[in-house]
Amino acid sequence: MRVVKFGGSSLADGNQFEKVVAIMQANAERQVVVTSAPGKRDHGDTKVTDLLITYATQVQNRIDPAATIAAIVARYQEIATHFELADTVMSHIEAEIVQLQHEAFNDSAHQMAAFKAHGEKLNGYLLTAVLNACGSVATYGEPKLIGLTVTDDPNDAEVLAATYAHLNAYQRPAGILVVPGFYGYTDHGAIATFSRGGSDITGAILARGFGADLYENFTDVDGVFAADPRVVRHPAAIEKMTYREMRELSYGGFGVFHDEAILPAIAGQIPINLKNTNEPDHPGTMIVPETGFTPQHAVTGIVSSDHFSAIYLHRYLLNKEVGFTLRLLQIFYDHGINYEHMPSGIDDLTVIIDNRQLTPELRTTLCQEIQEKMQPDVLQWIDDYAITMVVGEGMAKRIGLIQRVLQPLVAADVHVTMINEGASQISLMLGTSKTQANAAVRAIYNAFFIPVNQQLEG
Ligand SMILES: Nc1ncnc2c1ncn2[C@@H]1O[C@H](COP(=O)(O)OP(=O)(O)O)[C@@H](O)[C@H]1O
Ligand SMILES: N[C@@H](CC(=O)OP(=O)(O)O)C(=O)O
Repeated sequence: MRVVKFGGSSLADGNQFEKVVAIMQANAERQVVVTSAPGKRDHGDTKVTDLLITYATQVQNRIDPAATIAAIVARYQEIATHFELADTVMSHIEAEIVQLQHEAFNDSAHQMAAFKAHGEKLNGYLLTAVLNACGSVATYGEPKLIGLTVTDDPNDAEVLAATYAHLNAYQRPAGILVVPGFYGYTDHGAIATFSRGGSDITGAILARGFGADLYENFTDVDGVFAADPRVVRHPAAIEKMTYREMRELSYGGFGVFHDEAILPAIAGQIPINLKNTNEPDHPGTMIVPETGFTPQHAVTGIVSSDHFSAIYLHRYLLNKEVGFTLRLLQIFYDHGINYEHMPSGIDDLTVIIDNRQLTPELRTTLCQEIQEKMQPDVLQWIDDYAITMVVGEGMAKRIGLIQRVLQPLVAADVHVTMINEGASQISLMLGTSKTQANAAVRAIYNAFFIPVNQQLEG
């Protein structure tokens, strides 16, 4: 059997819902479906999740949310009208949306999580009604009922191991089980969501928990491309890649699949097929275990992201000082900040952190504490920092590969401030300024994917 997840763009309106129904009905193996909230219908549109965030913020700040509520209800109404569903379906959805503002929550973070989760919850309820109206037998499976339990981090939860025992014990009803993505319940019964894009994680958890043969993840592109299509025009499609390649590339910024969604798939050794809702016959990309995988190319994908800061410290004889790194990292730990990478030299150390964890005040405090406690000769906080990652199973032990990566960067005038190879055998990390990150991706992409004669033609 297969677990199928549809992204927000695949569930954005009535027309997209029709494609989803056709895909679900095309293969009886598709027995569990995970919904996202309605996503963008076109470039300028707003995702329902973002409308719900606005709604929660308005309630928290005592601003009248009537217009936002109307905008959210309209999104579901358009789909219900498209399928001529009974009025009771929309009255249930509307009542839940309106009621949210009157619910009591432990704190604002849990309140935000509960508001956000309703995007997928109500879309799951709606898809169940649509599937039944279209002749399928579908049942709505609330995450609480099926036992999807998560940690008490309201907006960045992680699945608890107990979930797998619950899913194993759960008797799936005949037909299609519809489960809303993106959230689960804490041990205290509160809603907590995964981080943004987290419906991919729900799909992977259910695929593992129900022992699926395949996890199909439907989105709005023909699979995973070797580079972000918003950075490289018409990038090459990847037919097959390994779990760890996908993990590195999605960590690096490929927004097409959540980086944490790989982990349940790895644990269950379940292959993932990333496919296009708008082109369901296209084979898409298979994401498979490393065992038995033969790489076809040296490089599988190139990605960059620019949400990093680098903190550079220099002090002579750093190499002899016992416990320097420990004390430095303790400062980050005390503030609940984790570090991403830490390239080091003899007397130098750079700590790279994800700056989405920071506020301006926290940044100032960290700087002061590092200066006071570590007494470096030089302390530089570099905000203008991006990391480009070149990833491929075929990169390990390939002689001359670094040269092939760096040469086009020199030719494109990209200044590389950090190189980190070593630990991961399948990826190479390069630090650049933010403005040069896309140029770096394009230069490396051209060198590995475009024949030389075409590069010259432009
Ligand atoms: N390497 C890549 N391959 C394919 N798509 C990518 C890649 N990097 C970024 N994307 C973007 O990811 C988008 C799909 O992810 P997302 O918007 O989360 O879809 P969904 O709404 O289906 O969850 C694509 O439209 C594409 O713009
Ligand atoms: N709706 C949530 C969760 C999600 O996974 O959405 P999507 O499948 O559209 O990326 C979000 O926008 O973050």
